[in-house]
Amino acid sequence: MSDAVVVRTTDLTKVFDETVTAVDSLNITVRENAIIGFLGPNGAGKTTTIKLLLGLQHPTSGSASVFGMDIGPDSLDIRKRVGYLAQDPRFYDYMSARQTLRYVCRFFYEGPRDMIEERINETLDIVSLTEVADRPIKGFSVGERQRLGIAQAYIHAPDLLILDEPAASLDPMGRRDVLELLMQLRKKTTILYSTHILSDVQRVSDEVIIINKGKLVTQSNIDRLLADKDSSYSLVTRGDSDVLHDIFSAQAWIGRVLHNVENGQYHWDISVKDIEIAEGHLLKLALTANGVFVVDFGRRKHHLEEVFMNLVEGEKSG
Ligand SMILES: Nc1ncnc2c1ncn2[C@@H]1O[C@H](COP(=O)(O)OP(=O)(O)OP(=O)(O)O)[C@@H](O)[C@H]1O
Repeated sequence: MSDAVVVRTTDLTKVFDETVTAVDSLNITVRENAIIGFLGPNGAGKTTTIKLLLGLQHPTSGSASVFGMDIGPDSLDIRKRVGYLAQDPRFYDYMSARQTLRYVCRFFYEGPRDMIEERINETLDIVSLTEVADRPIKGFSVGERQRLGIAQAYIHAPDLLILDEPAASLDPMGRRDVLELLMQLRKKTTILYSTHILSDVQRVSDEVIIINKGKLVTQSNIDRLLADKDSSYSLVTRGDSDVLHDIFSAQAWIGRVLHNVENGQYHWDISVKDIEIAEGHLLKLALTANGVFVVDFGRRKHHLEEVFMNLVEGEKSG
């Protein structure tokens, strides 16, 4: 990722019908060569934000720039440098994938005309549609349609790809193909994509932007977001384990101690305030307690899903 800013929004706001605030004073930044997961619950304002960036809708107030150009007056120039996959891409079903890409090239491809067929072949190859390139789209699987959608967004070699739910409604294999494709494309372009599938985001993105009710909840590097939360341990014991509760609670470096008992095994969730002390002492405390047998011990790995839920739920109650 470089420091060059590709997208910047400043207090971007969109109100529909004077009553629905879909995007509310949003400030986000997308840097060059980043791959960013754009997250939020249903109705959070992701699609509206994307449409504002593309000039397909107009802000009620605030502003945004893409490649330093204003989304209002410069939207046509912005579109030349951006590839966009809509949430529900539509195609002419009687056309083949190759004909569809030729058709899109008429609008967006600005390179030499004699290079068009080469560019189409190259793009079909990237999205693994070469073999079905000349069949009508109406026979395409959902995964093939989605990859064609990405191909039509990418055909003019855009500097920024904006994909609205590229992996929605795909089976695990289709999702894997799309994720692999994104990883490949990110070497050549910046990618902002919205999704509900948090495990995918954790696998392929460097950053996340989370919004809720049109407002920014957080924009953060994923590792940092997860590391901040990564201070709890899981421990499984059997034997006279009740005693551990008092032992753990007596330590100043231990915070919350939770446990439940299943089939005679105690499953502990212990959050710690000082990881260094915990690394040296926590397991020892359990091992040296009378009548307690340790079955399993480890640092709890946090998943984006959990962090996302906490952040969005926190907003609700806050
Ligand atoms: N054209 C419109 N007219 C009125 N309200 C709209 C319009 N477009 C969106 N909204 C409202 O704005 C809010 C944000 O919608 P948006 O589609 O941007 O959310 P989203 O995060 O993309 O949701 P999802 O994940 O369900 O696709 C919703 O309350 C929606 O009903």
